[in-house]
Amino acid sequence: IMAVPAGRSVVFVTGNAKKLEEVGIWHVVISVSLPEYQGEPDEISIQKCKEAARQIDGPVIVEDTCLCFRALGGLPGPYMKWFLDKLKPEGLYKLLAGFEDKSAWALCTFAFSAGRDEPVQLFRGKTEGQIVEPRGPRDFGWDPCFQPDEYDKTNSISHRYRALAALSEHWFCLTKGLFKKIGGLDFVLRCDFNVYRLSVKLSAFHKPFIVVLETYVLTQLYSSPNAHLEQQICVTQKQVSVF
Ligand SMILES: O=c1[nH]c(=O)c2ncn([C@@H]3O[C@H](COP(=O)(O)OP(=O)(O)OP(=O)(O)O)[C@@H](O)[C@H]3O)c2[nH]1
Ligand SMILES: [Mg+2]
Repeated sequence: IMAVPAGRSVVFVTGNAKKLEEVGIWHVVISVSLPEYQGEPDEISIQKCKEAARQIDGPVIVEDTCLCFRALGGLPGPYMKWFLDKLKPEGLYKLLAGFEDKSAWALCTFAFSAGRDEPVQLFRGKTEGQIVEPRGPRDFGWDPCFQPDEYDKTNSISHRYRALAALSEHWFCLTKGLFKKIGGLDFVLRCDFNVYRLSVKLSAFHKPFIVVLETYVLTQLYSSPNAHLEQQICVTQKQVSVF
């Protein structure tokens, strides 16, 4: 069981706004530029998480995403960011021109650490698919050239969704729908989530959401699943800022 020191919030550390949008962990983000490490995906996630915990000096979650081409033995994998930057989705597609096997898998790894020098726990999600000629919207990385083998409009097949599902067995995360409902990324970035110190005037619609969210997240995040409800409410009544 992952333990978080009482009164500390877990920070999702990423420099990627699209990830945040998809994840919808709302008590979030510090946009820190984390190093792009080398090695196997697990090693990279562990190093990244340790560095984030060192910088934040507290509990953190990071995420690292790989897109792995089977014909290339799993490359570009964790180095996809640079390949994408230089080749764009068109170039990624052409990379496989000499190979019959166009299959690929997206691998998403969330890594959690309770703080500096604490162990790192990994949660993985994988989606199999094919590298295809780029199509569709261009707003998120390599999506235009990756076609998942399964189709499901609820997005439950996504590598990130699956990794989050693994994470959610231990932690509560806001669903994407609810995240959008409270105003999405734009809203999150303007709030410090202590409802009494919000920098924006909350509408009657938002206010109960924030209070509920505060209760909900704190109860789920700061206690083990078996913990007593009274304990959980106690955390909420202290109105710990979740940022
Ligand atoms: O089409 C996409 N659908 C996705 O679901 C997805 N997830 C990540 N990416 C891209 O793949 C590279 C991963 O690198 P990455 O994990 O190091 O991320 P990052 O450096 O952008 O952020 P972070 O490391 O600060 O969290 C980066 O180029 C991301 O933009 C995706 N592209
Ligand atoms: Mg990165």
